[in-house]
Amino acid sequence: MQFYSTNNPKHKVSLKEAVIRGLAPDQGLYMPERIPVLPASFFERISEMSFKEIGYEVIGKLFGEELGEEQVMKLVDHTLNFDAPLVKVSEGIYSLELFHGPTLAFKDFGARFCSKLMSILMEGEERKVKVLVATSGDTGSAVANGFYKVPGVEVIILYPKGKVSELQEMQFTTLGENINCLEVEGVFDDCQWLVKEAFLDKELNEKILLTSANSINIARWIPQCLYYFYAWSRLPEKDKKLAISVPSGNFGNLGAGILAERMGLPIDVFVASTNINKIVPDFLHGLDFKAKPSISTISNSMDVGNPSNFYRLLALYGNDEALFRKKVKGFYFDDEDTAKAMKKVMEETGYILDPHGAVGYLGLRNFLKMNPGEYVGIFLETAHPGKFKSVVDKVLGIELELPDRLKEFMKGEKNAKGLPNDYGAFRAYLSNSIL
Ligand SMILES: Cc1ncc(COP(=O)(O)O)c(C=O)c1O
Ligand SMILES: N[C@@H](CCOP(=O)(O)O)C(=O)O
Repeated sequence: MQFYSTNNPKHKVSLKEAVIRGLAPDQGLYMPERIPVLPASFFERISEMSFKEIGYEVIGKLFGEELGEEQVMKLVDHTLNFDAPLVKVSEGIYSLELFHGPTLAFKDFGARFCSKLMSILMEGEERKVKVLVATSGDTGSAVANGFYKVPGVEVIILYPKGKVSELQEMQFTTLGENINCLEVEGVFDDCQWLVKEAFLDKELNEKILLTSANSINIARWIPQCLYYFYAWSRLPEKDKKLAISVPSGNFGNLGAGILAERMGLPIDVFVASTNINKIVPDFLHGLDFKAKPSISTISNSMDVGNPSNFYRLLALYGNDEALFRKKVKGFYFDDEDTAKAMKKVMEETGYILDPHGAVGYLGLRNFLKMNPGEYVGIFLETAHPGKFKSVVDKVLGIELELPDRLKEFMKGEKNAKGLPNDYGAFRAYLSNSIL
C-alpha cells in the first residue's frame, strides 16, 4: 500500500516515508491509495472477537503487506492493552468510553500505535528523530507518555500558554528525559502553524529528521478507526440504523470513523459536534470552509480554528462536497449548552460527562430528536472528566474524585520553556537542540 498527498494524488510514498515525513512536502495529508473493504465474514464474526482480534484484521488489511503478520500483531498488542467499553447512558444512547488508557483520553490509542510503528520502521536506522507535536492538551499528554524514554526519539511539545487544563499540562511537562515542552504565547492554531512551518523549512530538514505525532501523521490517525469497529461489535441494538457523534476539533477522530465506514462498517450517519469553533458545522450547513481565529471554551481541547484534517475528510468522500454534507451532520454548542447538558445528564442518569463528551452527547441528542425512533446512537466520550476537574466540579457542584493515575501526574514538577509566537524563535530553538 502506498500513500498519496491530498494536495497531489500523483505524489505517492511508502508507509515508512509517510510516517517519517508526517506531512507531505506539498503540505498535503497522506492518505491510503486505496481503502480496503473488509469481507462480510469479518462482520459476521465481529461480536465474538476480542478488541485485539479485531485490530489484527483491520490493521492487517491496511499495513499487512508492508509489515507482515508478526509485526502487525506486535503493534496491535502494544496499542490495545486497555478497554473501550460501550456504556448505556439512556434509552438508545451509548457512550463509547475512550479514556481507559494511560493518560485517560482517546489519544492514547493513536499515540501508542504511532510510537511503536515508528520504532519498527526506524529499526536499524542510524538517524535519530525529533517528533514535533502541537497540542491543545490531550495529544501532548498521550504522545509524551507514549514516547517517554523511547531510544533515538526526542519529543518537542508546543502548547498554548494558559489554555490547557492544569492536569493536562502536568501530564506532559513533568516527565523530562526525552520530552521537551514549549509554552507558546498564542492559541493552539499558532502551535500547529509553528510545527507546519518547521516541516516546510528545507534547510532545517536537511539537518534534522523531523516528524509529527499529531493526527496529520497516518501513524497517529489511522489506528483511531479501531474503536469504531469495536463499538459496533459490542452494540446490542444492531437492528436499528446507527448514528455516531464525534466531539471534534482537529477532526482526526471523525476522519478515522469515516475511514472505518469506508472499510465496510455499517455506520449510517456521522454527527460532527463542535463547540463554538464551528468551522466544519458551518461548512456542512452550506458555507465555504474558512479557518477562523479560535475561541476559548470549556471544552478547551476542541478550540481549533483551522482543523487540519478537513481535506482528509473531503478526500474520504472522493472530494464530493455534496456527499460529505449528506453523510455528516454538523452541530455546534456554546459553553452554556455544554454545562446544561452535563448537569441534566448527571441528574437524570448519574453519568458524568466531561465537557468534550458533553458536546458529543448534545450533537447526538439533537440528531436523534430530529429522527425519532429510527436510530440508535453512540457518542464518543473522549476524555475522563477528571482531566477537566475544575470545570466539572464548578458546573456540577461536586468534588470529583480523581483516579489514582491522574493524582500521580500532579506530584511532578512542571518544566516548560516559554516561546513567543514567532517561527524565528522556534527555528533557533530547534537548531540549537540538534541531537
Ligand atoms: C478530549 C478531546 N475531545 C475531542 C477532541 C477533538 O478530537 P479531534 O481533534 O480528533 O477532532 C480532542 C482533541 O483532539 C480532545 O482532547
Ligand atoms: N485536541 C488536540 C489537538 C491536536 O489534535 P491531533 O489529533 O491532530 O493531534 C489535542 O488534544 O492536542
